[in-house]
Amino acid sequence: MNAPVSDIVRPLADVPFYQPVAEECTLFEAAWRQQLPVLIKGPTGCGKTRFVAHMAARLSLPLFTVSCHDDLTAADLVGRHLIGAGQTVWCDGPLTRAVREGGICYLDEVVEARKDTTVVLHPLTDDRRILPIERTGEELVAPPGFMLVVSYNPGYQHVLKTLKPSTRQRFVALSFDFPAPEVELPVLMSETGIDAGRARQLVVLAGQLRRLQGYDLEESVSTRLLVYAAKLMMAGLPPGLACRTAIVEPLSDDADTVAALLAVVDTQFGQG
Ligand SMILES: Nc1ncnc2c1ncn2[C@@H]1O[C@H](COP(=O)(O)OP(=O)(O)OP(=O)(O)O)[C@@H](O)[C@H]1O
Repeated sequence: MNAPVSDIVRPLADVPFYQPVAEECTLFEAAWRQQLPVLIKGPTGCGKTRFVAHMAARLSLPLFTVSCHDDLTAADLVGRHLIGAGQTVWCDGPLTRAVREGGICYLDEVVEARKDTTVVLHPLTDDRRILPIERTGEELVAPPGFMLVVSYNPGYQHVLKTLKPSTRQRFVALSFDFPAPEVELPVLMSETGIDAGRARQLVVLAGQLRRLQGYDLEESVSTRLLVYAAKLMMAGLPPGLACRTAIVEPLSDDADTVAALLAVVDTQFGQG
């Protein structure tokens, strides 16, 4: 049986800052204790990666993060033979390391990965919890600490990629979104040191921008971009310029959309 989580939880001072939104920390911990893999869905920059880093540190688990892309194969996850000095040496990939060390393997944007990755992910994410390594002939049984966490952004509508039901239904799922103002405010203050007044203005601005409709916006302003804007302000830039550089320009290339976003920024910060 696993050690009770409460016995191994680290003091919060030692873990990356994460402001909880709801019950996600409790749910994650419960999933880990029950050896269930977790799927996190949500828009870019809303705190998914920070959440996983926070939970890994809290549970004292090593974390192996992989940013998936359309060339990522099963071998990139599991490992490969490398040739050096006339010898062939086996080199574990991040998934194999996480299994051997009993840690968390976090696959960011998992829908991007090649389809052959399901061959290794499926037996690891059902009750077998095994990782077959074809090249070495090994079959690793995942220790209790091992956990697979994957994320994807269901909002990317132009991307037709999605997870097959047989993959999705191996995970318990947490749905993330941009945090509510009462969560986003302390995030901005804690991440950047900005004062409450300015942080509140940024959060109000975010609300206005997120409600804008009818423009060429695939996704609206993320918490990450708000953090960038606050950082530029902390570096001494006028708020209007900070918001243009950190929020408006990254969001769109379309002149009408940029003008509309800038008009909203002006209502909050003036032309500065
Ligand atoms: N709840 C939160 N607590 C603390 N920081 C947060 C929170 N939500 C967002 N952030 C801040 O937003 C930034 C972006 O979050 P993060 O990198 O976790 O996004 P993400 O959802 O993983 O994005 P992507 O899908 O693009 O990888 C973090 O670096 C952190 O500064």
